Amino acid sequence: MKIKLSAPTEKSLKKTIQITGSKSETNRLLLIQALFPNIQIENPSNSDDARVMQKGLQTGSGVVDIHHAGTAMRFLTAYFASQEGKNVTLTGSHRMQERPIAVLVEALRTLGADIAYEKNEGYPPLKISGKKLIKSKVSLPANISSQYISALLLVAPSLERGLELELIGKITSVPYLKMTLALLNQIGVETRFEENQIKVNPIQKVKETTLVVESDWSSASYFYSIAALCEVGTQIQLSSYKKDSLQGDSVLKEIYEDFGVETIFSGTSMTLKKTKDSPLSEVNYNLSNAPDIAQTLAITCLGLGMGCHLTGLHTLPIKETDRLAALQTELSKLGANVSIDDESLTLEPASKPKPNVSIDTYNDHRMAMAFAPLAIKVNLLINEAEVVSKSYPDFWKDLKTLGFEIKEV
Ligand SMILES: O=C(O)C1=C[C@@H](OP(=O)(O)O)[C@@H](O)[C@H](O)C1
Ligand SMILES: C=C(OP(=O)(O)O)C(=O)O
Repeated sequence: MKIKLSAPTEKSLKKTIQITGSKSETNRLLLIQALFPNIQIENPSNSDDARVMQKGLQTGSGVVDIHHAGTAMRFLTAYFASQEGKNVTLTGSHRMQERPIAVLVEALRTLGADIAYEKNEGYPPLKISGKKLIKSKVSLPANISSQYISALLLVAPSLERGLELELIGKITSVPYLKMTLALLNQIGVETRFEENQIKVNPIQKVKETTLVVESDWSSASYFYSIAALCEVGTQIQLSSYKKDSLQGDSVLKEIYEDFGVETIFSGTSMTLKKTKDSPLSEVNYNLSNAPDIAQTLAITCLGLGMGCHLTGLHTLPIKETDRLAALQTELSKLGANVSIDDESLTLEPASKPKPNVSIDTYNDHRMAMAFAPLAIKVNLLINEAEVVSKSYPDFWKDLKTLGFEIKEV
């Protein structure tokens, strides 16, 4: 589906949007629930990634296809490897078969797992014969993806002796590790994270607990971008959010102050309020703790005519697409001057982007959603707009609520 996007006619928006649960929290809790069934989950994500995770957890044999879902791929690898009697082939989309998984497979093998590569060494699909994992200590690189570590941590309380991890190298996406540990703590699991060591104690029984998933902050990023690109006076109310979030992308509330957007909490909702135009012409952020908002920020800057230097982006080349390359290509089509290296992106300050450009999305939900707010400044087209369902199926419906005009072309 190709769509043409035009700005809301109202330049100063005042609207309310309900966003569903964080996909990161949901996929963790689904795995925890499979191991400890007396856990209830409220406000789960309605994303494709959560759907494939749930379906995967209900399968005991045969082929499990998790499509594009990185967390499902990594978390289910650890889950199936540690479940005696389960025998599956875990696979995913063409792109998933290019996303590396050797770090996790090696760590699980050290713990005693039986995992074989079905096609290419180091990549899905994986043939997994579930076994009782006996060992409890392993070292693994921490600079490629935190998802490998979270996967191990999530199964850790179900192992006989728990788990002790030694993390090698600079730890990336740290808030996601802390989220994993915090959710384990919420069901009574004892954990310790000091420097490069993480320890998780085993637990036999978990008491009946209902866990409420906070709404998704990565999804909220697109509304921050819209607020920043709209006129002073714009107010967008989002729910259900907390001031003290487990999600690293909640750093948005500080970052978007640089673009004149304030975040005001009231109960479980927050209002993004454009209070002033930004006095800045350039911004610098290290996003190694919040890699999923890189695309949003680059496009906000483009729309405001600002420059940016984004660093800590070393994980972007192995996400749904090579996000650094995709950003450079699509921003350039709009007339921007962009340079990239293997961990950063620099955008030169520029005047108004070119109108009526068709943005390619590369099977990456965040390419579609990050570029959409730019319609406030210039009409644009989005190719394969349905990709948003990976994390946010209601995205286009919610943009319509804000008054965006969306036409299938
Ligand atoms: O654990 C998680 O839920 C995630 C961790 C991050 O991945 P990396 O650790 O690979 O950067 C993030 O980009 C991804 O969207 C979700
Ligand atoms: C990187 C992402 O997801 P995953 O790695 O889970 O596919 C994302 O949602 O931006």
